[in-house]
Order: sequence, then C-alpha cells, then structure tokens
Amino acid sequence: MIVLIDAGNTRVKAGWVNARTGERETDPIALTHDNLDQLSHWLGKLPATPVKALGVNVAGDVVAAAIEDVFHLHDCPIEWVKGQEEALNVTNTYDNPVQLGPDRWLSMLGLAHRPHPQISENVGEIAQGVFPPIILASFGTATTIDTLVVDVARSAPNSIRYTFKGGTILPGPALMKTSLAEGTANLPEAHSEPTAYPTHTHQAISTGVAAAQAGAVLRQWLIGLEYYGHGPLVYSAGGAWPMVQEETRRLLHFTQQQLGQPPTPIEWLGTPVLDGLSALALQSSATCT
Ligand SMILES: Nc1ncnc2c1ncn2[C@@H]1O[C@H](COP(=O)(O)OP(=O)(O)OP(=O)(O)O)[C@@H](O)[C@H]1O
Ligand SMILES: CC(C)(CO)[C@@H](O)C(=O)NCCC(=O)O
Repeated sequence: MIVLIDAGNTRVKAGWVNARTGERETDPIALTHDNLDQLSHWLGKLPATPVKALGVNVAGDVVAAAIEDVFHLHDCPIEWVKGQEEALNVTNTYDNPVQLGPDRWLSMLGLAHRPHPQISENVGEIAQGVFPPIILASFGTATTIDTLVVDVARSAPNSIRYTFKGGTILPGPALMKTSLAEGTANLPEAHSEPTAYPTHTHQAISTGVAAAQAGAVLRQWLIGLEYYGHGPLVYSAGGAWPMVQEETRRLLHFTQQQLGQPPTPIEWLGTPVLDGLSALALQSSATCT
C-alpha cells in the first residue's frame, strides 16, 4: 500500500492506493494543521502497512516537517513530488515547471487520468483537432482555474495525451472575505447567501465574493471557447466549492444559453490531487516490477 498526501494551506488530505490492485481509500482523511497528530492514529489503522508515501505540499517547510515526523515514527519514507515538464500522459507548459504548485500539477494528472467520454467518443476526429478543453476550478485557500487540452499531434485513438495550458490563481472565497474584514474599518466577516441585488452588507460581501469566483471561472471558459472553438468541460474541487457553486453554475449556464452553446454540468471531484498521486504511484510501481 502507498499512502497519498495532499498538504494544502488549510488542510492536509490523505488517502492510499493498493499498488497491486489499484484499490483506493473510500474515505480520505482531512486534517487542519494543528491536528496533524491524528495522522499517526490514521496510519496505524490502515488495512495494510504502507511501504511508502507519495505527496505534495504547498503549505511550507514546517507542515512538511510535521508530516515527515509522523511518517518517520511509522518507518514509512515520504517522497514529495514537484511540478515536472512531463508525467503520465500530460505535458506541462508552465515557463518553469517546478514553480507550478505541485497540487495543481498532480490534479492535472488526476484529471487527465479520468475517462472523458466527450473526448474519447470522438477520437476518430483527432486529426481535425476538434476537442473541448477541460477546466478544473479548485476552491481551497486559494482558488486555481487550470486548463488541459488534447495534445492532438501526440494523441492516438487509444492513447490520448494532454497539454496543461496554464491557469489563474486568486484568493479563495474565505480569504476574500477575511481580507475585507481585516483590511477595512466597517466590513464584517460576512455570513450570507449570494443574491441578484444585495440589500445589506453581509449579502453585498457574500455576493461580491461569489461573483468574483464565478466570474473567474467564466473567464477561463470563454477563453477556452475563443481559442479552441469548443466550450470547455468544467470540473470543480476544493472545500470552498459550496460557497460559490450556485453562482458559478448560474453564470455558466446563462452564458451558454446566450451563446447558443449546450449546457454542461459541472462535476465536483473529491480528491483530484490524490487521484493524480495514485496514477503516478501505480505507474512507478508498474515500472519497478
Ligand atoms: N470542514 C472544513 N474545514 C476547513 N475548511 C473548510 C471546511 N469546509 C469548508 N472549508 C473551506 O474550504 C477551504 C479549504 O479547502 P481545501 O481543504 O480544499 O483547500 P486547502 O487545504 O486550502 O488546499 P489548497 O492549499 O490546495 O487550496 C477553506 O478556506 C474553507 O473556506
Ligand atoms: C496556488 C496554490 C497556493 C494553490 O494551492 C499552490 O498551488 C501554490 O502555492 N502554487 C505555487 C505558484 C504557482 O502555482 O504558480
């Protein structure tokens, strides 16, 4: 068994993959940084003894060291993965691949590893290069909106390759709200639902934050349409998605309708980073045996 770790700025998420069968955890653990001692308990109760851990960390050296200490107690070595120029079926076009947050890179690997029927059902048309881009909008401490496109020149009907085109970073919903409360004299930590025309301060802030997040997703969707002639498929992730989902879906579907584009669902992915780590772990253990 290989343990998978996604150390984010708010929470550390962990799961596992059985390298022989590909079986995954059913219930990933999510711990805030001040509760990392619970990792040890979780490790002790896994269905098998882990041989190693594969992880990404964007939360800094102190969090990495705290996680390493726990794994050391369990005699389990950790390998931290960084951004790479290429891995599995994805090429990274970031100017400096190592600068790309490893959580973003691994979630791109996870996304590329999933079946996308809208793409695989049209593989016969690869030569014409008509494929929708795929967006992952991840709402954590920071929000990131990243795009994968089919690498037409290097794909074949039974093996689709992708290019990570890049993406945007903005403060996540909670950070936006906190920064208003902390940076102004009169604005509170807002607790309210977004609405069309806000009529009190809490509503005005919650709506403003949801609008900024949804608008950023819509911007990348429109860029995908403009550059590739196809409305992108959209996936979402992250603990803060419930705060913005209604506004994001509404804005996207209204725009699709106005542009005569088919309405597309937004599918929420629970563990895109762990999915990428799992795919990487399975590939490297297949190479080793
Ligand atoms: N139970 C919860 N615990 C912590 N955050 C939660 C919870 N429920 C919702 N959230 C929201 O989710 C956000 C954290 O999301 P998540 O754990 O996916 O990201 P993260 O740990 O910050 O990862 P990253 O650094 O990759 O963004 C918080 O900012 C908060 O607004
Ligand atoms: C953007 C975050 C904070 C999202 O978790 C993380 O991916 C990160 O620290 N990235 C480094 C900078 C970059 O991705 O360009």
